[in-house]
Amino acid sequence: MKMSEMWATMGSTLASFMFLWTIMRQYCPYGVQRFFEKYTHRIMSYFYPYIRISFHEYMGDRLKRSEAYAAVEAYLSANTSKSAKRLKAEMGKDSSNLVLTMDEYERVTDDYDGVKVWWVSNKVMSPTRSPMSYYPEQEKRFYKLTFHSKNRDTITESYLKHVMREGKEIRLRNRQRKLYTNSPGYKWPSYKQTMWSHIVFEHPATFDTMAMEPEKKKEIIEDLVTFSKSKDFYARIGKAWKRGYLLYGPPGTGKSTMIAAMANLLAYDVYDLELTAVKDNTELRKLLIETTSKSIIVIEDIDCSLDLTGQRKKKGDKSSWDEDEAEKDVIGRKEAKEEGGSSGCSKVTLSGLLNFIDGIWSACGGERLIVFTTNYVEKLDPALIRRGRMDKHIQLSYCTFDGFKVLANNYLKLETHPLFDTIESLIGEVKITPADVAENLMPKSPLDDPHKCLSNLIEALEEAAKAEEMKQRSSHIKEELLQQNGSIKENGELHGDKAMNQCQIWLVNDT
Ligand SMILES: Nc1ncnc2c1ncn2[C@@H]1O[C@H](COP(=O)(O)OP(=O)(O)OP(=O)(O)O)[C@@H](O)[C@H]1O
Repeated sequence: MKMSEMWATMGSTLASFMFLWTIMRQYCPYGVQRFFEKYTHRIMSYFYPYIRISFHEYMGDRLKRSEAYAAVEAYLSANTSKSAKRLKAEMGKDSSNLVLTMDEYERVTDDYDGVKVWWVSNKVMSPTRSPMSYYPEQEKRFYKLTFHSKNRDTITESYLKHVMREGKEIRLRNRQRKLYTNSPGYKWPSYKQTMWSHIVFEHPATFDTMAMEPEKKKEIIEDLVTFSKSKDFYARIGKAWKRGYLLYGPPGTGKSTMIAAMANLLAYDVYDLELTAVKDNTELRKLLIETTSKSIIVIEDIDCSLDLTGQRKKKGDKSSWDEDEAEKDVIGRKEAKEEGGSSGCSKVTLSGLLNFIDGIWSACGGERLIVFTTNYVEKLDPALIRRGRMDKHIQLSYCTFDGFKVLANNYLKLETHPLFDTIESLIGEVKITPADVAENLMPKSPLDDPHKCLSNLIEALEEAAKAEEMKQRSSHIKEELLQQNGSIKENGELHGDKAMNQCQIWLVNDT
């Protein structure tokens, strides 16, 4: 047979085959079609040097989306959306940005260690189960991975693991994060599966918007990022992949804000654990076992949540703040917690909490931070905050000029202003919290321009400076009065208002 005849015969055979195939697809029952497809594929596979793997969106009963499909989808949207020509755009979970994924029937290539693979996104319509079925035809989506059979080992042993790992990480990064709370005073019904209730976590704080010294900020960020990448390191040294942070400092210096910034930096969930609402150590254990990895477990105002006052008295420590003010603040916070919590009937003990940190905590999965906050670090039992339990102690303090500049940029979009010099000289002399600075920088009416806001702050700083001066002068007078009476006691039992009262009594007696 001549070459031209051979081509003509082959062409007409193919045309007949295509015609028959089209007729068959239209008129043959679905079962018969599947039968032909199955055997055609088998025959083809003898001559075809490529291997295909499919990742279906739903397996079996369509109840649960396949994890593998979701991981491939995330991997491809991050790695191949630049090379794909037809893309699908969907709103991201936080409704703030568009997520691009390959459109149906699109094909992209990927390169892994010099091995080329092809991904195709596909969908088929599955037939309805019965003509009376309520549901219309269902779309079955799947990704198909094709590679040369000579690369079988590389793909199955290494590339697929890489796709799954990266895909899962991307999904975790993009997931909608949650803020969990153990609702105070709430009784969990027996059918309820979890002891935590949650809402979407959408706090806008980041380290960029935090007012603190740049070097300190950098150090904390590096510490957190190093922790989050240290899975293998922790496994090698045989330690649980956990890290404890103690945040301490006066109210309004940004302890809660920093927790939100940490969660946003690492894309972690936050578990806000209200200890006063936890009945006993057993309940504490159950709550903690339910937490998931990639999370921050927060216990705020730890000094008010556990009864540590007895130990403090024994040690006779001194607060860095005004003693009376501190005492009032602790009592106020304790009362507030008890009102909100289960009326102070919590039997969680210090040893229960320590057991959790050292024992169960280490056994239940990895990648968790635990953060304690306190306004009075001196009141905490050293056992609770020793290194190994609370690995990093971070002091948050009054606003510095560097901190002010961050806030001025956040609130007024100002990097410099003629009034900055006045603020710099005042802020170094007074104790003002970032919360107070922020409040003063906030425009109070639509007419308040940056100049007005900065002037408000200068006024507040001047007032604070005056108050500071008055305080110093009065304590100086008190000291002088005490010395004049020659009765100052070396152990410092008399001080503050008590000393003033005593001086007045002495003065009255003397006269
Ligand atoms: N360092 C900071 N950087 C930026 N904003 C801050 C900072 N500190 C405080 N703020 C502002 O002040 C508000 C109160 O701060 P935050 O609740 O974080 O303080 P806190 O130290 O946790 O106080 P408390 O001890 O009373 O709980 C925040 O909403 C934030 O706007």
